[in-house]
Amino acid sequence: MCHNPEWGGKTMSVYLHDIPLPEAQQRLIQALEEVGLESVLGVEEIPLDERALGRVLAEPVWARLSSPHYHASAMDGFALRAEATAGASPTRPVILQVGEQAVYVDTGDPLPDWANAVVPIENVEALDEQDIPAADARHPLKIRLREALPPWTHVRPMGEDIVATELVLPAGHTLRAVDLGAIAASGHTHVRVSRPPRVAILPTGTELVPVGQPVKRGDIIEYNSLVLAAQVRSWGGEAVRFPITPDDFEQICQRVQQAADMTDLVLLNAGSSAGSEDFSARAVERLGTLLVHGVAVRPGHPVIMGLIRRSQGGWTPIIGVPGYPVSAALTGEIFVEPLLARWLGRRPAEPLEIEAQITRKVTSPAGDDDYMRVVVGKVGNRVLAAPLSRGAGVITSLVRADGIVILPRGVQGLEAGAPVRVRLYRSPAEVEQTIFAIGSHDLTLDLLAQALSAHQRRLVSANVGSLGGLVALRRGEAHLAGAHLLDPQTGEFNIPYIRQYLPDTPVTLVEWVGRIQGLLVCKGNPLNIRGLEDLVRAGVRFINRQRGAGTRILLDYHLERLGIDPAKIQGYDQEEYTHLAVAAAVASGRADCGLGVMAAAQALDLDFIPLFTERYQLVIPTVYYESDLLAPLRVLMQDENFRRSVQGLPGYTVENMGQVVAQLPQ
Ligand SMILES: Nc1nc2c(c(=O)[nH]1)N[C@H]1C(S)=C(S)[C@@H](COP(=O)(O)OP(=O)(O)OC[C@H]3O[C@@H](n4cnc5c(N)ncnc54)[C@H](O)[C@@H]3O)O[C@H]1N2
Ligand code: MOO
Repeated sequence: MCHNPEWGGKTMSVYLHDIPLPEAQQRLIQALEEVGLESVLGVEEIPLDERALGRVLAEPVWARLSSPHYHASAMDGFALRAEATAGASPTRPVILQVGEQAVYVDTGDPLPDWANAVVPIENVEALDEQDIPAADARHPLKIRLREALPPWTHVRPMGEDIVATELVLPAGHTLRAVDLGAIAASGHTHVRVSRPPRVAILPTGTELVPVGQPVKRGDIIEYNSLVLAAQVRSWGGEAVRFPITPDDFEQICQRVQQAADMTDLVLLNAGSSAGSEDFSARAVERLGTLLVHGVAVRPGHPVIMGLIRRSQGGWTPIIGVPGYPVSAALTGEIFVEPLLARWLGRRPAEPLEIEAQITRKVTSPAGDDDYMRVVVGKVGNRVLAAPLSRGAGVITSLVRADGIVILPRGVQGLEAGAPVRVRLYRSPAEVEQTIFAIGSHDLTLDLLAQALSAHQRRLVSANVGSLGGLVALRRGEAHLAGAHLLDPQTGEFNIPYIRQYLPDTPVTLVEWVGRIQGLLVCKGNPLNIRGLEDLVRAGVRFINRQRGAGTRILLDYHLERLGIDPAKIQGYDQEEYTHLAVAAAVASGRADCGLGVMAAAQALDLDFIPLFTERYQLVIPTVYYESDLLAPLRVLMQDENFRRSVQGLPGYTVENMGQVVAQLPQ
């Protein structure tokens, strides 16, 4: 319980007690109303130049001038009275005297008071004495017309664009480039806009190091302040980034007070939950009033909201932003953006929403609004949303996200195929141009994504393993799947599995890359490991991949061919789930070797002993293989530059890239 006699004498229970999002937002708004901070913070007049872009009009713009503010010629030609051309036709032309009945005008020139139409210069015959063609087409003595003109032909009448006194733009409008033109045309030199809120961003945490400094184990590169500052700027505020404050209660209090005294809003990052060094809520309590600690949203649930008493009098709101990067960025979207919108007098951001189907079963904490990051694509007639990593520390889940699906409180999960609404971060047109690749991920797909972007295609890939990819194709949830499934009976890749999993779907199997698998060993290969035969040597500790992994199947296949008994391999039963985890086990000295791809060896500075080349192929339903959407893929597979760039990645071969291996079922 906290009690602040100076702030309305209210008492509320706030410690890490999740309250619903609308209630949390309401508490903040109500507190802001009580201290007079619920609307536009101030108005300033700025010159009308390109720096006005993105600013929010504090007042409506009324036209001072009409535009055009006189009747203007819309063409280079001759101003005249339309009535003087009455009856003109190809056989009965009309001749007008220049000076009296017609005057040359350029586009934009005012019309003489007596004129009410313009004939373009190319539609007249310019004449001199004896009706011979004039030497100077703009200054003839007479003009001959063979067509009658209705009044106001090729004239931009006064006020065609803007009529003096009319509303050009309403208050609350965010200025775009074209708006600046209209405001200038309507006779203004300055605009009155809302003052941008100043937002202090305070990263805290002893483990944090600034961008650019070397990191050792346990250090975290501080970047939330970068994300929050950029968000603030994109929403129309001014960000003031403070240096990192260590987890020290007194220092945090000092910084918060300093920030509150000089800005309109303080974002205090991290230290929001229940850890031994989580001081944010206590700091708010000491320096002001704690309104909320814990909101029923995930990620972001330990959010703090409060008011800090300024040294000079008055209050500054504070938001305690959770430290996990995804939580921090979403807290920005959920709490900071609407507050800045209110202070700027504009409407809060309204993301475009589309209906989609979720590709797999998901569970969700029952008590919270769950913000799930998804990639979105259209496969056949269905718009699909594939969930990305749920980890609050996985910033790339937001980078890759095409949108957010909110699973509301009370919903404990969704079955695969359930309808959802996606708040889009992208345009629907981009969704239409998306190639959905679900299956085994490979580094080369990142190169493909890069190359496809030059062809107005976006490749979105979700890693669910090779078999998972075939299942996704069976359900009609992907345009293609990368697969490297070795059949131990035949030594053949993928085909037997496609027959089994996709018996009824016409599929084109296309060669993609040859991927070199080998043994990852310590730098310098101290145990002199040369091949699988060495795995049974005394003192060699192996680290394996999990059962079902393509790499594991490959290992077992070759062990059997060589007649090596897995039971004799020390560590055969020790399993890791990724290439990188195997590499980490070797790098840390927990094992002496493991089977994996060369890139994993490189990532952790290990040596690599190449052993086998596995076929990594693309399984593509034939309707998609032949589709316009995938046309750029077909082109790229034959493109020498692209092949060269793939070949440039260590551990790959590309000789047969693009070759159709099989059309199934045969
Ligand atoms: N016992 C409990 N532990 C945690 C709870 C809980 O309720 N009970 N909540 C979890 C949730 S949910 C979240 S979210 C986090 C919130 O953490 P804090 O706000 O206390 O932040 P830290 O623990 O200091 O940091 C979390 C994580 O994020 C990294 N971080 C922090 N600041 C930055 C920055 N500026 N740039 C980049 N990364 C940053 C930090 O190093 C940590 O790895 O608490 C859970 N725990
Ligand atoms: O709610 Mo935490 O904010 O899961 O990430």
